[in-house]
Amino acid sequence: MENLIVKVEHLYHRYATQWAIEDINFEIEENGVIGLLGSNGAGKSTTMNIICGVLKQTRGKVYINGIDTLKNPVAARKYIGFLPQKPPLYPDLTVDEYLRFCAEIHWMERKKINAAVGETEERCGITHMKDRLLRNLSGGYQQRVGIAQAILHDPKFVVLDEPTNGLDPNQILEVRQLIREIAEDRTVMLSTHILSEVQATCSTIKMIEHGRVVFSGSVEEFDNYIEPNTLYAVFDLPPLPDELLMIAGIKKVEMVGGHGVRLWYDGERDTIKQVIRESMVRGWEMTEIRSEKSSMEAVFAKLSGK
Ligand SMILES: Nc1ncnc2c1ncn2[C@@H]1O[C@H](COP(=O)(O)OP(=O)(O)OP(=O)(O)O)[C@@H](O)[C@H]1O
Repeated sequence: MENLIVKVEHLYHRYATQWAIEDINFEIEENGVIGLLGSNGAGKSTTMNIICGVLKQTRGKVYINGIDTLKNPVAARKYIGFLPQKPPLYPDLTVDEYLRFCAEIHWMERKKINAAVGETEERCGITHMKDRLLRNLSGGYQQRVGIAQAILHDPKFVVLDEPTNGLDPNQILEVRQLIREIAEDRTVMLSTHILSEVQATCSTIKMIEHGRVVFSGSVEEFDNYIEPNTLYAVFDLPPLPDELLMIAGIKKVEMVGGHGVRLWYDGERDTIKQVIRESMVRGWEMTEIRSEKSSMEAVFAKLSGK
């Protein structure tokens, strides 16, 4: 428990009429970016709000750095930075005034505030905007300020609820880059319903559907979760399925149209070479071969439907 940044145990939450999350369990011990993936209404915000102490769970435990968030919320919050889905910005404050205000809310020592605000502005690329009113910033810069308030007190664990939502493509790239940078020396958990977001930014994924965790693992494992790797090959003189099944590593063969063949294989890179070699030796006249992986979208759809 000592080394765990986050531990979530049998977490449940019920709003007035429905359970939003049921029996969520996970542990996080590494730095990097963790994606909390799920379709709209899956329970991502509810989970994040509880972890960050802005919503009280119906049942279950959350430990941040070993501290029970129900028993000792103030101590736990020192280790957490949170950017909710709607950034809590005050439009009539300048960037500088707002970040100073946030530093005070975090009970930061007065003598440390100047340096912390300056360093955070620098890190988030908003130093040149520090005297601007928040209301006059673009969406991308407002999001940077939102991220700045989340990392100002140097927390070990940063939670970002849909951080690129509503941004234009350039702003998305910039905010993603910033997220990767701040994750170099801390753990960042971000929620999204966009698969490409996860691929671009995250090292591991936890997927929530209907209030339950349905997948937890690396992006690559997620990619391969449902379908094993397959090869798709086209031959001018296609072999019989039994001939292909003789090749080491090939587990299943499906003929596609007159010339195409889909081969389920065990993922060994050598299998592709073997198929090419056999085709040449036996005169199958291969014109195409490529490795197919089930797309993230396909995995997402299958897991969502489960
Ligand atoms: N304050 C609330 N009162 C009642 N039901 C709520 C409330 N907030 C969320 N819900 C419901 O709880 C479920 C989970 O919602 P939640 O906002 O956690 O999902 P989400 O994965 O974050 O979705 P989104 O990406 O749309 O924000 C949904 O069915 C939602 O309608």
